[in-house]
Amino acid sequence: MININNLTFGYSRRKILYNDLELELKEGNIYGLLGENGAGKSTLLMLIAGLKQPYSGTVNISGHFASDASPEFLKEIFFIPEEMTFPNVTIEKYLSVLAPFYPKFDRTAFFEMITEFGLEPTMNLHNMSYGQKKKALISYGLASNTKLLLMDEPTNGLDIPSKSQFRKLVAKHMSDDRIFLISTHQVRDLESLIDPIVIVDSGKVVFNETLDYITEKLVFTVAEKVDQSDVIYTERGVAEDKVVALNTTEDFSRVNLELLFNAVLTQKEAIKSALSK
Ligand SMILES: Nc1ncnc2c1ncn2[C@@H]1O[C@H](COP(=O)(O)OP(=O)(O)OP(=O)(O)O)[C@@H](O)[C@H]1O
Repeated sequence: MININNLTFGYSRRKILYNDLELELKEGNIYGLLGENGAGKSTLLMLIAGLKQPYSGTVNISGHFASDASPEFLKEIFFIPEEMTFPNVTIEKYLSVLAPFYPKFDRTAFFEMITEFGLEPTMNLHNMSYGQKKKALISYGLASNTKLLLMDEPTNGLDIPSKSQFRKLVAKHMSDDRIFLISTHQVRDLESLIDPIVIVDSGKVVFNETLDYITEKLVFTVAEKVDQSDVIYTERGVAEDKVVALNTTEDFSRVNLELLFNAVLTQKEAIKSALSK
């Protein structure tokens, strides 16, 4: 379990980004972290990784605090940032430096992933393309077997086939004792992978729900299929209007993440009320 309690942080004291943020992340889940540009997704990942110090509050992974940066904390966390810098070394050399920090590092799985991504252990990280570097870093992260894996926009820079390889590898390396937290704007890249969905807005976690719970309470459909009094959010389309409405049936629809995101940001109270019914 990861507990974030009363976290307050800003890049300047006059402009607080997070005020008393509370978030609980449970093992066995691939959390999708969504938010508008500048909402604070990258900052939250850095705070969780202990790369930024909050003004107050704590990030606690199984009893170890981010602020202590103890070996017990650091060996359980791997962060895949959006911007990567690598030394002028080969993939295998970097592995020999990195793996000792992660006691559960799985070298066999790492080499399998590298091969699947079309990389060679002898390739120099420094000279690789952005997408290739991303693939190498994703492989290091997944193979590290840390309790927490943080990924900031991991599919940025990946070509179309690599995005589906990414989804496959993430699903394969998730386990009951790991927690993945993935920040993204590319919700379509991660559909059918991320669950629960966490949304940050105006310095708060405004949404943190599982897909099962969402579909029990809400329906994602077209306007003519629901009673207009149940509609919470409408998105005008050329052929038809898409809606998020109260689910008054026992049926489950497929969650449209883009629609959900827009509905949560524009109809916060109505969504909150629908979920609490
Ligand atoms: N180093 C910094 N110094 C000052 N302000 C910063 C710094 N980094 C980020 N910010 C500000 O903090 C806020 C949150 O930024 P952050 O990068 O965490 O957002 P984000 O949700 O990841 O955005 P995006 O979706 O555009 O990547 C923004 O208003 C941004 O301008």
